[in-house]
Amino acid sequence: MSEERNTGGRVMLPEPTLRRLPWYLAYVKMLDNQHIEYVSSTQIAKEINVDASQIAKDLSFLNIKGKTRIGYEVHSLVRELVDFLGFKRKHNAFMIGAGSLGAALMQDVGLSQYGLNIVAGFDINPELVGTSICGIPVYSLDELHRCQQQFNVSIAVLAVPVEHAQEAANTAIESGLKAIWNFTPYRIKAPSDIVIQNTSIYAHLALMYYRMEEKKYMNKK
Ligand SMILES: NC(=O)c1ccc[n+]([C@@H]2O[C@H](COP(=O)([O-])OP(=O)(O)OC[C@H]3O[C@@H](n4cnc5c(N)ncnc54)[C@H](O)[C@@H]3O)[C@@H](O)[C@H]2O)c1
Repeated sequence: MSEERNTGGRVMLPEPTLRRLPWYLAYVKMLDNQHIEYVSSTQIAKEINVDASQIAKDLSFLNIKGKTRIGYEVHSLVRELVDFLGFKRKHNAFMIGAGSLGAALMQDVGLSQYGLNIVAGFDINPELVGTSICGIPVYSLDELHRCQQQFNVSIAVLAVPVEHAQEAANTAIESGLKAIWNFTPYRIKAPSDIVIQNTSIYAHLALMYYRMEEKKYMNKK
């Protein structure tokens, strides 16, 4: 039986496939910039260290099929991946907590290439409220509900101190936001219709340190 789920006409992919698709996209985008027309799953496999048959399977979930002996048409592969991953649609978001990390995310031009458009920031620090970061206004958290109605935003990017994470998430949910991209280390509790995506750059750092130690140990042997 296929791992793929089909709910209401929208194909739901297995999570590992969803995690791999942006890697394929990054690679084929590079080929597209070099005006390369076709790429095989074997070539992609060599570059990103995923089995060629797995790549073909992942892409077949999206109904993308390569041509025998030629492979995939690079330009249309880029287009279909961008479309599928939702990077082409604009998703308006609120930044909750405009401190060190929040401000950095508000300044990051790369996010918009992935469809995320931060339209306002919210903070409780009176020194930040009323300012703007890269042209994005910072409001008091009390104004979140009013702004949600004005901008019709569904995503909150959460970068408040850990001890305020749940309370800030509650405010976002009560104001009608439907998804929280959570950068705090706190595991947010939320109703089942709310999407919570936890992200940590630190988790990958620990993995890197671990691998460095592992390599040191292997080289000593
Ligand atoms: N996931 C990651 O990779 C990653 C990386 C860096 C930081 N973090 C986390 O992000 C969070 C913020 O870190 P930082 O370094 O930017 O801290 P910071 O202190 O510089 O910024 C936090 C901001 O949140 C504001 N704030 C506090 N309570 C609030 C509330 N209830 N509503 C709205 N704003 C509120 C503060 O006034 C401050 O401006 C922390 O939880 C930290 O652990 C995660």
